[in-house]
Amino acid sequence: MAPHAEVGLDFSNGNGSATPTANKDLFKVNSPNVVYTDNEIRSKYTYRTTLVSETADGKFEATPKETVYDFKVDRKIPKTGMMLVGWGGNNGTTVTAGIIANRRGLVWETREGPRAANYYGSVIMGSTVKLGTNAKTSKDVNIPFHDILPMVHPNDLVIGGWDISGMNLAQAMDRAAVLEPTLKDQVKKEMASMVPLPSIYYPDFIAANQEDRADNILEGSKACMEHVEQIRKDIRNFKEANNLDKVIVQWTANTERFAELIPGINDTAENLLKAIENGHEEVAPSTLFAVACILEGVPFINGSPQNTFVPGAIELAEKHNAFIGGDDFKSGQTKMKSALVDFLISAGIKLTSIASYNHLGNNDGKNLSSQKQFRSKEISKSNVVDDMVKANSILYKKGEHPDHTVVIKYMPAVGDNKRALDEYYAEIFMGGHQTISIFNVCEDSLLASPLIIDLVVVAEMMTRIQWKAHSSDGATTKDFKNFHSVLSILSFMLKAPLTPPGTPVINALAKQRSALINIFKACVGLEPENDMTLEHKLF
Ligand SMILES: NC(=O)c1ccc[n+]([C@@H]2O[C@H](COP(=O)([O-])OP(=O)(O)OC[C@H]3O[C@@H](n4cnc5c(N)ncnc54)[C@H](O)[C@@H]3O)[C@@H](O)[C@H]2O)c1
Ligand SMILES: O=P([O-])([O-])O[C@@H]1[C@@H](O)[C@H](O)[C@@H](O)[C@H](O)[C@@H]1O
Repeated sequence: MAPHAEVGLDFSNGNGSATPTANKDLFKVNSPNVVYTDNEIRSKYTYRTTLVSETADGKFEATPKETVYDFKVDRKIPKTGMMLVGWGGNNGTTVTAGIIANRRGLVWETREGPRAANYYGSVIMGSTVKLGTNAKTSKDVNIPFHDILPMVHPNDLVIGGWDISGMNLAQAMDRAAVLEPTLKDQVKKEMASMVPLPSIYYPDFIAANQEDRADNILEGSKACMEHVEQIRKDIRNFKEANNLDKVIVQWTANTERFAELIPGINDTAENLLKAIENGHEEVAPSTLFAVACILEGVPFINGSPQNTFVPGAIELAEKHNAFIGGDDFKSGQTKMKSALVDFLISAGIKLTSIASYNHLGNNDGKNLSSQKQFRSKEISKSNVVDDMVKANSILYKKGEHPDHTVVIKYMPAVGDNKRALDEYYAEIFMGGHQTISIFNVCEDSLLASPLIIDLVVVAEMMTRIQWKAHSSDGATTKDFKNFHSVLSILSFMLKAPLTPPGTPVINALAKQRSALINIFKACVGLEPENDMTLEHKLF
């Protein structure tokens, strides 16, 4: 291993990839508030916020508030399975091949020369976080995000899943046309042995143009408890066959149309279960999978934009203390949008319009060429600016917001290499304007696959973190609890972050990453990163 540089640790391992070597304990926290045992990390953390109240004369009073939490982290890294709904799709085949390639340290020839397996684009595996400053030199010490807590390594994930298409993963990888032949040749034998389980197919929920793939489906074309029980059985069988401790399920199947929210049908947990028993046509396959996972106690994440988590599904998750997360992977065009809008508005520049066009030629684009499925995506791609706009009452009057248009066109010729063309138009000082025009070629599945990994790794980590709060008199609540069922901590990877009912949706990319990092740092008793660097200013 190359010597550790002061500013960061050098993780290059000689083949040009920056894949850090998984290190059981890269650091230990030296604090009376943090206790390590063989099985757990226990920390006492003071959470500092500011409560603001309005005064009679319309001003504000700001009162600092401290809440002390105990966190408990299970240090045992479980043998974990990742089951993908839509496993035979572009994302499913690409993430599977990518993990195999990383596990085996593959190198393959391309026109630009040899390329080595890596996890670029994964915030967990490809980014670093500031642990602190060097006690002697005061320089920043940055470590791999993956090492902040005892997380599963993606190389160790056991992968399975379902698809309405029965193609084995090698054939499906060819159909996806995402990866270089020289890489595919090295993984195709292993992938040919992977065959998706038959899945639930209710034709009305995805584009009619998907019907020719549907040769691997369960009997029945609308919701029923038999489908729920079959998915639960599939999960149990997969877990047993692979001797797994944990399974995480993700939806990376086609985008469904929105399900109508109907009182008495999907508004409560009880009504949703009844609707499934009665075969109600408004219960989508993705909601069936969510219900099956909740009942099986397996985290379920929705990587697509449809409203899988109808109110009844959220209530069911809360009742069963099960984890859910979503919606819609935030891969290229929208990730850029959430960063750019944050930069413009937080710089006091009045963004007045966003024209967000793209064309792509993969099967996802084909499915989205159908209006009802496009509408699901249009919503998730449009709402991503709302929180940033609402937070700036100087630039925007109440209810005022930038014009925002989303266009997606299906152009088979470009395949998975989506062309995103965006124009951001803004008002600047004294009547001026700023026009930002972006041409962004997103190789969609190569951008989305690392997010699938991050979502699984973070969701699994959350199953091993519990908390309890100290009341003002110092007593603590009796037992440790899980985080709320709706994992809003996953928002950095998602376009339309699902949050616990009644809580705010944060889309600003920097805030999302900061929340993820600082919650994980709190679990080992470390202060949130505040970038004040007073040590470099007050001397
Ligand atoms: N790749 C990206 O950049 C990106 C970003 C955000 C969201 N997404 C979403 O991820 C999903 C997958 O994207 P993709 O490019 O892999 O699409 P894809 O069309 O290549 O793959 C989807 C797969 O799901 C299968 N499928 C459809 N209905 C199913 C069901 N009920 N059960 C099981 N399998 C089913 C299809 O046969 C197909 O193999 C899409 O909904 C897309 O909108 C993708
Ligand atoms: O790049 P991004 O905005 O995150 O999102 C992508 C869209 O631009 C694309 O049109 C769609 O087909 C993909 O599923 C994905 O949603």
